[in-house]
Amino acid sequence: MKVTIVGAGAVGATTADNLIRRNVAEELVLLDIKEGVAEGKAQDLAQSAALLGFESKILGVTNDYAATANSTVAVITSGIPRKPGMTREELIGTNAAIVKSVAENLLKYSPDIIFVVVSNPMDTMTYLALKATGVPRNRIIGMGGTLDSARFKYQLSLKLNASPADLNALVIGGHGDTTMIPLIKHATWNSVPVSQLLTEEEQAEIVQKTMVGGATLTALIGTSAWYAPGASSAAVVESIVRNQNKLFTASVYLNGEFGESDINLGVPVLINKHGWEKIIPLKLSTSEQEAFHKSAAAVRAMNQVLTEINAI
Ligand SMILES: NC(=O)c1ccc[n+]([C@@H]2O[C@H](COP(=O)([O-])OP(=O)(O)OC[C@H]3O[C@@H](n4cnc5c(N)ncnc54)[C@H](O)[C@@H]3O)[C@@H](O)[C@H]2O)c1
Ligand SMILES: O=C(O)C[C@H](O)C(=O)O
Repeated sequence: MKVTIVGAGAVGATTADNLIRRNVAEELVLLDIKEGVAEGKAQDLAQSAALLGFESKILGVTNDYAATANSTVAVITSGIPRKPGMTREELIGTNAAIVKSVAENLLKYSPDIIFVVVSNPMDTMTYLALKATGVPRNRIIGMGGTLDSARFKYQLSLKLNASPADLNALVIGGHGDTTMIPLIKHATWNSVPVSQLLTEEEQAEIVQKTMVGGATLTALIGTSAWYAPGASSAAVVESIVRNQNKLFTASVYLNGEFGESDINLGVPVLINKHGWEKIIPLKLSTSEQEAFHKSAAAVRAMNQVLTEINAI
């Protein structure tokens, strides 16, 4: 199978690195708008084959969409990242035009393609990709909740001194500093509810640190993160390519599910060769449902900006 990554920057290249190490794609195409960048990163990655023992064929191209033809999946990581002190939402003015043209170009050469949208503000960029391409909703997956849930498990693991792999924890809602909803009352340590092991103060601290996980790293690094984002994007792609039926939180178009419509927002979904196949129902408490509607209102306000800037 062929996988394309558009945007051979930090997240795109790290996604590629994760995919080739696990031989997920027979063919991997890296595409970037900056002359030579994708070609160079593709060569650099390919030169690790002798050491890592993978067979994926890697091609780097500058803006040549014909090279992406017949891809099964495309990961969209093109666009600018935020700088310290910024929100993801501030990126919309630059990234909307990029994501729209990238999604349209990819569809021309791969009519059955499944999109994994990473560029920020991710929920709005996923909604834009859906509106711009008109493909069935199951073929557009926004990657954010997978990463946020991994960060949630990281914070829980520190407090519980647990292996992150033993933790089950989901973040739903928007992929924003104030819109994400780490579901701490549903989180378990190998089936033991973490709420039985942590004080209310400890739980609140974990939730807060999870929500600002991206901003914390941006402040430390000077630009946004790429290792866990790359690993998360690759995990979603792998579940599609290998038809793994993994359950991830992803930003998908809601048609009444969780009480919301005409919006892309993070909910638990089953991911396989169809893209996201179904939304997994989850009974939310009154306060969790309220938080979900509040998150939806904030994301909807960002989606409205797309109309104001004539992106849709
Ligand atoms: N959803 C998430 O969980 C998540 C996680 C991390 C980063 N992000 C977002 O992903 C995006 C990329 O982050 P990064 O750190 O890799 O940035 P980066 O600057 O390292 O890479 C972005 C790449 O996109 C390329 N690009 C720009 N316009 C393009 C176009 N029209 N066509 C093709 N390529 C184009 C640039 O040349 C650059 O190489 C940012 O918007 C960031 O906010 C999202
Ligand atoms: O924080 C960011 O701006 C990038 C990304 O959305 C992240 O969560 O790491």
